Amino acid sequence: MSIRAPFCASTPLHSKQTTRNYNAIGADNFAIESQRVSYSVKNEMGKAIPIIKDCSLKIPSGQFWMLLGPNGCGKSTLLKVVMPTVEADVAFGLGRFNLTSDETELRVAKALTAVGMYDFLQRPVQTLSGGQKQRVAIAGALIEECKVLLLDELTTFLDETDQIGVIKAMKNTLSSSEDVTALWVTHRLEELEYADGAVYMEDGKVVMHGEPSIIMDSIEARKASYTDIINS
Ligand SMILES: Nc1ncnc2c1ncn2[C@@H]1O[C@H](COP(=O)(O)OP(=O)(O)OP(=O)(O)O)[C@@H](O)[C@H]1O
Repeated sequence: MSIRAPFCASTPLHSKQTTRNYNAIGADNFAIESQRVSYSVKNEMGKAIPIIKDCSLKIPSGQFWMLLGPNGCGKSTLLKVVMPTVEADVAFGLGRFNLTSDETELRVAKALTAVGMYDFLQRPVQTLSGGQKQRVAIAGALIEECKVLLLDELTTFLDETDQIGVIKAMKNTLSSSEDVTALWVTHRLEELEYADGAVYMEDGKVVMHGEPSIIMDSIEARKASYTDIINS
């Protein structure tokens, strides 16, 4: 199953019956396509239990379709298998550039390597942790070769490991591409140690601008009011 993106191939369906049905739709541009998708889970004895069995469908672009069926027939599971892989998700933004698939593949690999997510190329995005998803989001921004990244609270809901993983991925990205600049909005003071510089605002004004360590010291000195400000 695939969401339309540069990596999704469109090939004819195998079933005559379904082919007739699709022709009746009269569409030639599909946003979602699955071809003979099967999915099994293993039970505690290690035996494969089939859940999705040879499902083919096509959803025309720009239309509102519904997926129906009795409880437990596999709707939600099929939808999860629809979810784009990391590769397709990152490549999505390249659709408008008219690149060859080799160029697309190269750019995806470069962006995912920069954020330490290349090994997750074929994983559905929804199976990733919060931090991994954020790293994939950064790769998605990088792949368009943006020179300026404006990143708003990317680590807010992450646990400490994911938080540090995302920041390190960002640092790594910036050090491997000299002309990319990032402005990272955060309320987590501990992230300042990874910054080259910082800007501190209060009440709509820039109060301090410069060395992270100096800004950190100054914020620490008035920590109580800072905590009040960010909690208000
Ligand atoms: N990880 C899993 N392990 C074992 N069985 C699973 C797993 N995921 C789904 N199933 C089983 O697969 C079948 C399909 O589940 P799914 O949730 O996709 O159905 P559904 O059509 O969305 O159901 P409903 O309409 O009740 O939401 C169910 O019998 C469910 O118990």
